[in-house]
Amino acid sequence: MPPLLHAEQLTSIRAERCLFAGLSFAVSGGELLQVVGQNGSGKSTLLGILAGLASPDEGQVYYQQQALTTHREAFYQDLLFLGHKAAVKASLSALENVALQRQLDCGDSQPAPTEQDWDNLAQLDLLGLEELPAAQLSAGQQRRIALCRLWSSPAKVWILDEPFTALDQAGIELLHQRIDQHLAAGGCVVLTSHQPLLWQPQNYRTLTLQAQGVA
Ligand SMILES: Nc1ncnc2c1ncn2[C@@H]1O[C@H](COP(=O)(O)OP(=O)(O)OP(=O)(O)O)[C@@H](O)[C@H]1O
Repeated sequence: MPPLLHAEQLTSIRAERCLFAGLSFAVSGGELLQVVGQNGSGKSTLLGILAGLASPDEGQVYYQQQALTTHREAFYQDLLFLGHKAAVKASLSALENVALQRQLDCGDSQPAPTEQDWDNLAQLDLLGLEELPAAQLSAGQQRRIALCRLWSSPAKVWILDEPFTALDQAGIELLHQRIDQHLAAGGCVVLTSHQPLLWQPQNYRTLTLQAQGVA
């Protein structure tokens, strides 16, 4: 089966330091790739490039065999990118945030909360907190709001930067289960995590970034 996402000969240079060079890999449906490496090794930079948010100095990323540079729109339809900070609007309530995420991710024009939004809040154990502004919630609760996207988005490709940050054990378990479901449904996941994964997805690989030195 052809990969969903693949990278060819990626090079990234930041502040005259080569983070990675000639990096090639592929991720197929059903696969999870964990990018590992020391602080500053370039994991977030790589995820940003894979998500089309930044350009590599050399090389190219392909989605379903098509270069992102020419097929960005099709890719964005199928991409869910979660950055390392919980992307929630501080002034909106948990419920409003989840409704907004649904509109953005699903192209859904219904601004009022739906049954699905309530279900997602329930999945993430946020019921009872739905009316509070996100700014008044803890880091882990805000992360749970951001993660609600994984329960509503139809995206095939998930790119997740440190998704386990701030989660308690129960939150980590929930995320494991949701990732397993996504992989079983033929989606793929690229994530970073400083900790080894505490479960073994069926098709799981790691990619280690190592310091390359001055460019
Ligand atoms: N916009 C930028 N301009 C210049 N240098 C940058 C920029 N973004 C990142 N860097 C540098 O690139 C290097 C890699 O950063 P990156 O955030 O990708 O690392 P990381 O592996 O994700 O680190 P961590 O494990 O700490 O999250 C760092 O040395 C950082 O200072």
